[in-house]
Amino acid sequence: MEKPAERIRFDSVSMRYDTAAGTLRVVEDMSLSIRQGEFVSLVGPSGCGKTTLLNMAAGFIKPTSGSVTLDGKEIAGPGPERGVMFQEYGVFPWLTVEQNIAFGLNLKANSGMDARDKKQAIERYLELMGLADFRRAFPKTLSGGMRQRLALARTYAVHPEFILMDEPFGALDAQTRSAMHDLLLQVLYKEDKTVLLITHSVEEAVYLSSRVVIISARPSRIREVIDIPFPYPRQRSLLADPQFNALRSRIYDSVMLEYAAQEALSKTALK
Ligand SMILES: Nc1ncnc2c1ncn2[C@@H]1O[C@H](COP(=O)(O)OP(=O)(O)OP(=O)(O)O)[C@@H](O)[C@H]1O
Repeated sequence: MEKPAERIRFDSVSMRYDTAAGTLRVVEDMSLSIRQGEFVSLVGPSGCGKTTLLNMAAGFIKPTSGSVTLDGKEIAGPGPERGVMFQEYGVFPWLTVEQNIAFGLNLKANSGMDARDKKQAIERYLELMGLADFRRAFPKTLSGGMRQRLALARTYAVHPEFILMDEPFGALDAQTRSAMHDLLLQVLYKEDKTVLLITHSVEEAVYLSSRVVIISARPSRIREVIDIPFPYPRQRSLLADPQFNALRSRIYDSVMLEYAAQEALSKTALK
C-alpha cells in the first residue's frame, strides 16, 4: 500500500538560543516527517526542545538552520490549517464558552462560512464536549476538565487539518485525562486529522499515537522512532494488553536514560 503523503517535514533542523550564559544548543540536526493522518508524539527530558519543535511547526519561530516545511513549502508563520493547543492558554477568560468556540470561526480565515454553518458548528462542539448547558458560563466558573474540553472544542471547531498540542492534558486529574483521551480519539477517528503531541506521559503517548519519537538530552537529537502497531479506534482495554505494556516499558526505559543524561548535564552546567 502506498504511504500517505508527507505533510510536515523537519529537515536537518538545529536551534540555538542566545542566553545570558551563552549559546544554548537545543535541537541538533534533527530530521522528521509527519504524514497525513499520523498521530506523532514527542517524548523526552524536560528542556530537550519539544516545545521548540512544536513552535516551529506552528510557525511561531524559525530554526537557526535547516528547514521546516508544510507540503514542501517553508513554514513562514501560523496558519488556519494548524490548530495549536497549549496546556494553559487554551481559552480566553473574557469570553463565554459559546464565544470561545465562536472565536476561531469569526476570524477572517473562516469568513466564507455563513452564519447558519457557524451556529451548527458551535452547537455540534457544545454537544460533543458536554458543554451545552454551560454555553453562557465564563471559563473561570468551569472545572479544569471542562476548560480543557472547551479548549479542544475551540481548536476543533475551525477544522484545522493539523492539531499541534503541547502537554494539553498535563494538569488534569487521572479520570478527566482518560476521558479526554477517548474524546480526542473519537473526534480524530471521525475526522482525518494529523496530530503532533508533546507529552511527559509515556502511557498517553503509546495509547494515542501511531508513532512515538524519543528525543535525547541536549543538544537534542532523535534517539528513536517507534511505530505503535495498534489499530484505531482504540479502547481502554488496550491498557491491559501485554504487547501495549511491553512497548510502554521499553519506551519508558529509553526515555529515562535520556532524563538521566539531561540531569547529569544540568549538574555539570552548575559546577
Ligand atoms: N526564547 C528562548 N530563549 C532562550 N532559551 C530558550 C527560549 N525558548 C526555550 N529556551 C530554552 O531551550 C530549552 C528547550 O526548551 P523547550 O521549551 O523547547 O523544551 P521542552 O522539551 O519543551 O521542555 P519541557 O518538557 O520542560 O516543556 C530550555 O532550556 C529552554 O529554557
